[in-house]
Amino acid sequence: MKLVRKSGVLAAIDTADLDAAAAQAGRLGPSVAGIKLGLEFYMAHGAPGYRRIAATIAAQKSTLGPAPIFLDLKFHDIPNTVAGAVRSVAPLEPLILNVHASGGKTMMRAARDAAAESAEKFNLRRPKVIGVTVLTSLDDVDLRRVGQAVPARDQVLRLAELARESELDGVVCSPQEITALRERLGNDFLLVTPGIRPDWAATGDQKRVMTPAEAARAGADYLVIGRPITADEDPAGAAGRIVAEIDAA
Ligand SMILES: O=C(O)c1cc(=O)[nH]c(=O)n1[C@@H]1O[C@H](COP(=O)(O)O)[C@@H](O)[C@H]1O
Repeated sequence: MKLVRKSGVLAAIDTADLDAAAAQAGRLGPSVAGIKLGLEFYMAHGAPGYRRIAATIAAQKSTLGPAPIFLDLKFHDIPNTVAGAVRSVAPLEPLILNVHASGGKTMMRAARDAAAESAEKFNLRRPKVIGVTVLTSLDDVDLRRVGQAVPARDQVLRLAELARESELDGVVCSPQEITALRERLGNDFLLVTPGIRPDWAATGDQKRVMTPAEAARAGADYLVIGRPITADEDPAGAAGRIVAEIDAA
């Protein structure tokens, strides 16, 4: 039996303008699977800003339970500090949280345990904790410049295996690594892929990219897509075109 996986779009709202972020979340909510909030937004508005966006999405989706938000803060520190950071954001009940997989196994385990313990203690949804492998803005030349001789694809596989050994729920990778990761780690491991560029969008600072259709066909669980949606003059229309491309794939 062929596995049919439906890839969801997480729209990355990267802005420090709270009203603009709330307006975009409201407009995009109905057409996408969820919203991604990252460093630019969270450094400016923190937990209160997060709650405002979550309330906007909840009003739009009229579904029960916490809003589908990927809180992308890419924690990277010693295990004790990362565990504390996870505990600090757990009350927000994000759908997904991430840490850098290169922080190592003990750190990833500490993040996972802190998420599970907080959820249990306060009776909250446990966020899925995933590991960032190799940033999609880096290619093999960039990696060699920072002293890493291993090609991006091999490094992604290595860090994804480490993330699974650490009992994380999945990884952030580029869509170019999905096929290799599915072969190595199977279907029961969350693959979240930024580095998505429709044919009609500028690549910008992303290097390891694929189109939405290619990433969906390869088997991504979530496609994280920012500027192709948010920089479009009609963001909801751009999101709609992308979702249609995925559905057709
Ligand atoms: O963890 C992430 O979300 C992430 C990891 C990665 O390797 N590459 C990457 O682009 N991201 C995030 O995904 C989003 C991509 O945005 P666009 O390049 O505008 O589509 C940004 O918010 C990045 O911070």
